[in-house]
Amino acid sequence: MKHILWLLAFARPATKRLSLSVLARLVGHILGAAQFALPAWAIGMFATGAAAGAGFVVLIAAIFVVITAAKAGLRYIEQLYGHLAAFSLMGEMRVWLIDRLIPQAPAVTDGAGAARIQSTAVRDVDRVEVFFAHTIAPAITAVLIPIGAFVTARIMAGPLPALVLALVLLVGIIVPITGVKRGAESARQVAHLRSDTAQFVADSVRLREEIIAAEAVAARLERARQADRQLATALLTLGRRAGIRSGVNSLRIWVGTLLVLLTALASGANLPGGLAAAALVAGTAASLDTVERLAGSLPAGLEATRRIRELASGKPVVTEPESSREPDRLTAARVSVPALAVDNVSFTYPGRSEPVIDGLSLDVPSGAMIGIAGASGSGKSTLARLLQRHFDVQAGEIRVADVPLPALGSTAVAQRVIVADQTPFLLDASVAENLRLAAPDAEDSELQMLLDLVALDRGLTDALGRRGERLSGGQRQRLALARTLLRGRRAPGGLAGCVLVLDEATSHQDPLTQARLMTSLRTLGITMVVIAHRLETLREADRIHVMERGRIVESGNWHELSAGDGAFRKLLDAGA
Ligand SMILES: Nc1ncnc2c1ncn2[C@@H]1O[C@H](COP(=O)(O)OP(=O)(O)OP(=O)(O)O)[C@@H](O)[C@H]1O
Repeated sequence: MKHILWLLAFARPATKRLSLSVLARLVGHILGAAQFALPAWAIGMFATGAAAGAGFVVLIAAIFVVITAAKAGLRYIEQLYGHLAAFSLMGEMRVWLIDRLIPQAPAVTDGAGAARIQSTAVRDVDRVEVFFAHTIAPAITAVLIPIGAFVTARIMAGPLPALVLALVLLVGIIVPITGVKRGAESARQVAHLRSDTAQFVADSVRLREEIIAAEAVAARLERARQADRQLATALLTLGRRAGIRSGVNSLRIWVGTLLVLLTALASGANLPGGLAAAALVAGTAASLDTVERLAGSLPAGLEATRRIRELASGKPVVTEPESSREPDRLTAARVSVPALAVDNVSFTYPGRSEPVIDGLSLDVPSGAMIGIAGASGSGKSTLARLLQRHFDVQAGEIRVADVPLPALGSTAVAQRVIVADQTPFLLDASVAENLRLAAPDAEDSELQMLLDLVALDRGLTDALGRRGERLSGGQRQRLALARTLLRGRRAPGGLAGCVLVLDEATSHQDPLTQARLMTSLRTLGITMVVIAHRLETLREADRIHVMERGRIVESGNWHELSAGDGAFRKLLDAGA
C-alpha cells in the first residue's frame, strides 16, 4: 500500500491528464455496458410485444451505432492521455532516480553493480508504466461501474436480481484479488532472477577471456541454463495463476448471466428489464477484466517500485554541509593557488577492520608538485579517493586552502580537487563532446589549446567509438586529462585555484610523451599531487613521499631518495 500511495503522490503533476483518462474510461465503460443492456432490453420489448415495427429497430440500431462510435473515441482519449501521463511520469522518475544516484556515487554505486542499476533505471521504471497508464483509471472504473450496474438493475428488474448481480460482480473482484499477495512474492522472485541474469550476462561477456582460457564456457552456459530454468518456473507459477483466474472469470459470466435472468423472471420482473439486468453481467465484464489483468501485472509494477525506491534511498557516504555557501576563507583564497594539507589522517573502509590509511600527514604547499610512490596496495588510490571526499576520514583532517573538506559542498570539492585517473571513462561521442562534458560552453579554440597541451593529435570532431575504443590507452588518458584541466578552468578561481591529482593518470604514456606532459603541467604553476608506480613520472616533483601500509615512510626529492638506500631506492631497484 505504501508504494501505491508513493506512486499516487509522484503522479500529482500529471493529475489533469490522468483525470481526463479516468473520465474517458468511465463514460466509455458506461457506454460499453449499454451496448449489452440496450439490445437485450430491445429483444425483451419485442418478445413481450411492448414494442414493434421497423421504426423501433432503426432507433435502437441508430443509438447502438452512436454508442459504439462514442465509445471508440473515448477509448482513444483514455489511452492517449493515460499514456501521455505515464510516459512523462516515467521520464520524471528516471530523472528523480539519477538525481538520487549521483550523491551516492562512486562509493555506493560502484558496489551496486552497473548492470543492476541499468536494469532498475530502465526495466523497472518501464514496469511502473502499468501503474500510471493501466491502474489508476481501471481501478476507479472497476469500483464505479459495478455500482452503476447495480443501481440500473435495481431500477429495471427489482431488488432481488440486482442483489444477485451485485454478488456476481463481487465474485469478479474477489477472485482476482485473492492470491495477489502470493502473486507479489512470485513477481519479486521473477524480478530478482531477471536482474541476476542481467548481471550474469554482463559479467560473462566482460570476463570472456578468463572463461575461454579456463575452458569454462560449457559450465558458464549450464549456469545460465539453470538460471533460466528457475526463471521459467517462477514465470510458470505466475502464468498458471493468471490462467486459473481467467477460467473462473469466464465461468462467472455465463453462470452469472443465467442466475440474474432466472432470479428476475422468478421474482416477477418484466422480461425487458430482466434481460437488460442479466446482460449487465457481460456488459461490466470489460471493467472487471482489468482487475484480473491488474492482479497479474500490478505486483510486478509494485515490486519494480520497491526496487526503484530502494536504489534511490541509498545513503550518500558523505554528508553535505548545512550551508551551501562557499566558506569565506575559500572565496578569499580564490585569488591564490591553494595549498593542500593532510593532517594525521586515518581511514578504514566500511566493513573492514584494518586501516588502509594510518595516521598519514602530508603538506602540499601552494603551487608545489608532490609525488606519491609506493608498492601496490600501500593505499595510494585510497588517498586519492579521500582527497576527492568519496569517503570521510575517521581521524585527522584534509584541508584545501585551509578549509576542511567536510565544510565544502560536493560541488566545491569536485571543482577544487580535480582528478585524472588510470582508466578514464569516455562517452561514445566525438573528442569535442567528451571534452565539453566539463564545460558545455567551451569554444573550439579552447578545446584545441588543451589538446595541444596534452599532446593529443586528434580532430575535435573525431568519433571515439564505444568507451573510446578508437583511441589507444595513452590517448584515452591524455584526452581525459585535457577534460580534467578544462573542469579546472571552469572552477571558481580557474585552474590555478584547483589541486590537480593524477592517480596513475599517465601510466600508459611512452617515456617521451610522459616527460613532455609533466613539463607542460609544471608550467601551469598549479598545486599537484602525482601518484605513480613508474618513478620516472616523479622526477620533476618538488618532494616525493613513499607510502607503505597507509603511512609515509620516506620523503625527499628525487636526488636525495635515489641516492639513499631506503624504500624509494628499493622500488627503483625493483624496476619501478
Ligand atoms: N572499496 C574498497 N573496500 C575495501 N577495501 C579496499 C577498497 N579499495 C581498496 N581497498 C583496500 O585498500 C588497500 C589499498 O588499496 P589502494 O587501491 O589504495 O592501493 P594502491 O596503493 O593504490 O594500489 P595500486 O598501486 O595497486 O593501485 C588494499 O589492501 C585494498 O584491498
